[in-house]
Amino acid sequence: RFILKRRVTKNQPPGPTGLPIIGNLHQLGPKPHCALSTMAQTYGPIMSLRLGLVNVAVASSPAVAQEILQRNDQAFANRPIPESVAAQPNVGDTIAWAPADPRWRNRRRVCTTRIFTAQRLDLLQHLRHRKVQELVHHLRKQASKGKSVEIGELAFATMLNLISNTVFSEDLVDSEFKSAGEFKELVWRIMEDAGRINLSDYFPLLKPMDLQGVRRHVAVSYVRLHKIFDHLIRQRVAERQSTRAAKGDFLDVLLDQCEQGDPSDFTVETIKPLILDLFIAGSDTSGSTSEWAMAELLRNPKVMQKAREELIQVIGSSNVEVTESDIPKLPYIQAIVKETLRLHPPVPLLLPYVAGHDVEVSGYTIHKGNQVLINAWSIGRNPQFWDEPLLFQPERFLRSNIDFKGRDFEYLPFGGGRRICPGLPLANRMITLMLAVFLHSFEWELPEGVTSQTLDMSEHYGITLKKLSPLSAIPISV
Ligand code: HEM
Repeated sequence: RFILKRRVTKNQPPGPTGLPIIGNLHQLGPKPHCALSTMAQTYGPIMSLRLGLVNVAVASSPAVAQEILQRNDQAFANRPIPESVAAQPNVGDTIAWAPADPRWRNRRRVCTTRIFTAQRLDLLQHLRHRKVQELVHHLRKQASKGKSVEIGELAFATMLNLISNTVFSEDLVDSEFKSAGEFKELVWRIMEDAGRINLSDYFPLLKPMDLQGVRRHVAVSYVRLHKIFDHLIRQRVAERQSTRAAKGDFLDVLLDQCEQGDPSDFTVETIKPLILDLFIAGSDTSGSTSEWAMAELLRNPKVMQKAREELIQVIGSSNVEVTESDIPKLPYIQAIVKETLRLHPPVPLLLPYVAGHDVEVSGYTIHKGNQVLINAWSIGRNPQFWDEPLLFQPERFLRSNIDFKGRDFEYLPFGGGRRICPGLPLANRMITLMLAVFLHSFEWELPEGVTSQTLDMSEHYGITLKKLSPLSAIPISV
């Protein structure tokens, strides 16, 4: 025991002293990204915490993030699986949580080459325009009644339907967006539970008891979503058997793999977690980025005005449709998306990593089995790396070449290294297009009683970060 203890604590990064048994668990609070950011001011850019029986190293500077994501990305290629995530069937067949083995590489490759390459994305441009036009149609109806809308919910539903059309060639959310709230709740439950401080994750002996009921709580979402996907997949398998006609969507790609590929890689059962991953990882993150962007614009009317001027100058009047091919000509809109992701990275601590063997980072040892978090939220707000970091100033991205592709370690909203977000190109295109259309087709007002100064910008932490009070705003057709 003594030898084990010495080995674990030897040359570990500095960190706050913990309490017996629970260690530092009580210090994380409801917003761990903020608590860890404050602690890093005392303990430095790499610090260690003990959460129950688990040692966790936290990186809070670009240099340390680079050591983890670039220099040692092989050692940190795997993730610990929280109990709430393990509650889903066949978690080993996801992309986000599976170990970085050849099966994971194969699944990731199929997604990347069949959905996310520039060529594939270009081919499906019409789909994104159709989904965005449906959103505009809905907004115009609300505008004609002078009604306010919940921007995050609509952006979420639009993204969900886009992913659903890419995979299944059909919508999940109805055209009136009535079921948007229900789906948002289902996905948010998964995100919130994955970010919850769950004792089962830090004291493995407690797992079977599920003391906080997290497994039971989250299972509701998994069961419901699996049932929906089950139905769609079975229907398609039957169609393919009877008509032999293919739709050519991502489900057909996966079913082709089931028929022709290695059966240990793809079966009708094991493609479900992969599909679920795309829906979960893509919808909430993109919806909440659109919501934060609009909230920042409503708080900063001068930025909103400048963005609208760019759109009028490049596209012309609101009768002309904005298309994806216009985006390269809209640097200010692109800068707004980047600035939003700097201040409000939807996955503030990225997804956790686990050390595959002992690794030297910044002169300290991260021991095999220790977990690693990268506080992207904190790095993006650190005055050492950003001028006036708390101000929303898209101009900073016009003056620099900093990008979110995982090479600039002071800016990591999509993570980096071998597990960087594969959905980045789709998210970027879709969020920028939605924002451009919001601003080109409508002027926006806050509901009575709320002003740009009083707009609540509080955050709610899950494994993703959402706006605590949903943004409600009134569209006015122009
Ligand atoms: C604003 C939108 C998005 C943000 C900010 C975002 C951010 C992230 C981050 C930080 C990670 C973890 C990266 C790491 O560990 O280094 C991740 C992983 C992932 N994202 Fe995204 N994401 C977004 C949209 C999407 C979309 C649209 C999809 C797909 C439709 C997607 C699919 C995934 C998947 C499958 C993973 C797991 C990758 C792996 O572990 O190999 N994401 N995302």
